[in-house]
Amino acid sequence: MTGKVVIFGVGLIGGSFARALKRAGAAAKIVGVGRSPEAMARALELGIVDEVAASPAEAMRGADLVLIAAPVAQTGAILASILPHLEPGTVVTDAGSTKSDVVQAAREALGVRIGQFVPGHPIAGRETNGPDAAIPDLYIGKKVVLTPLPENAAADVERVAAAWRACGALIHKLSPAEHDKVFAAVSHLPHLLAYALVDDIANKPHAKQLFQYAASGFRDFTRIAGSSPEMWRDISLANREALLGELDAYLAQLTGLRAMLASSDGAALESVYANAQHARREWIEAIEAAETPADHDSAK
Ligand SMILES: NC(=O)c1ccc[n+]([C@@H]2O[C@H](COP(=O)([O-])OP(=O)(O)OC[C@H]3O[C@@H](n4cnc5c(N)ncnc54)[C@H](O)[C@@H]3O)[C@@H](O)[C@H]2O)c1
Ligand SMILES: O=C(O)C(=O)C[C@]1(C(=O)O)C=C[C@@H](O)C=C1
Repeated sequence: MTGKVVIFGVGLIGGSFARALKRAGAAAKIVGVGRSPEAMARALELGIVDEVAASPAEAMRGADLVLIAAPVAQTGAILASILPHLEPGTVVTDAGSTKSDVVQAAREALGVRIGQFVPGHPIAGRETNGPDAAIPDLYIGKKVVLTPLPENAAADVERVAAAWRACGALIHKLSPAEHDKVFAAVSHLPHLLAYALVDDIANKPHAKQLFQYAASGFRDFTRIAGSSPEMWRDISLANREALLGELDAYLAQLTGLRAMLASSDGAALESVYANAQHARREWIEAIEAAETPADHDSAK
């Protein structure tokens, strides 16, 4: 049970954290801080937060746990606004999709108080945004990757892990660099590709006709292109180097496929498709087994 929880950015991720903690009875009070007064009024109206703070000073008074759940480029400014009001017993964490940039921004903003910041990232989400998208079940059976810093006290890391466990999540740990390399491949690249495909089709002269006949295959491939452009701009730029590496590898794969197609090499095409089908089936089985609620917290 945590006392006062403060959430900077009460959208899909921060709002779902609040809803999950409330449902578990794991927070005495949840206070929201936001950039958009309309979104904060809506978060209050929906009962996601108990109060909306008028300032970081008001929010941080007596805070036990703080979650930053705003687009990653906002992290430095939010932490700088927190620092003058950061009490010794408060632990601050975040939900950002990238970690090396967040850690760097946190070091710059917090200086010698960096030990109070425990970086994190819930591996769960949707393409919808804002407080109306927040649901209490979002994190059930899903991973939360913590990338603890050498300066973090074990008890502070545990306070963050316990809050996520109360939301139903499973705790994993990686270094920030490992984290960013992994998610460049399996999250950031797929988003870039989905945006690219939809943009490409939308810009064609016969886009209307194409969209008229696009069906479930197109819907599945492009669902994530419905996500927030601001959020994905920030993620793409924050993890630019790793994303460029994955993009180059993917372009090489496309070049290979193009050559197979140009030379009508059906066997080679089928071999790539079969390898992908096999890998995807194995992944689906593994992920379904891993997300079955059970006590299998990999980082206990
Ligand atoms: N959407 C996903 O699938 C997903 C999954 C895991 C992690 N994340 C990460 O979680 C964070 C939040 O994403 P989301 O999907 O909840 O977005 P969201 O748009 O639903 O919510 C973000 C909220 O932050 C607010 N905000 C923006 N700047 C702010 C500031 N300076 N101070 C306070 N509030 C501010 C916005 O007004 C908005 O209400 C991002 O860092 C994102 O990378 C997203
Ligand atoms: O399901 C989605 O819509 C998501 O994009 C979720 C998703 C992802 O799997 O790539 C997106 C960003 C995150 O940081 C974590 C999860």
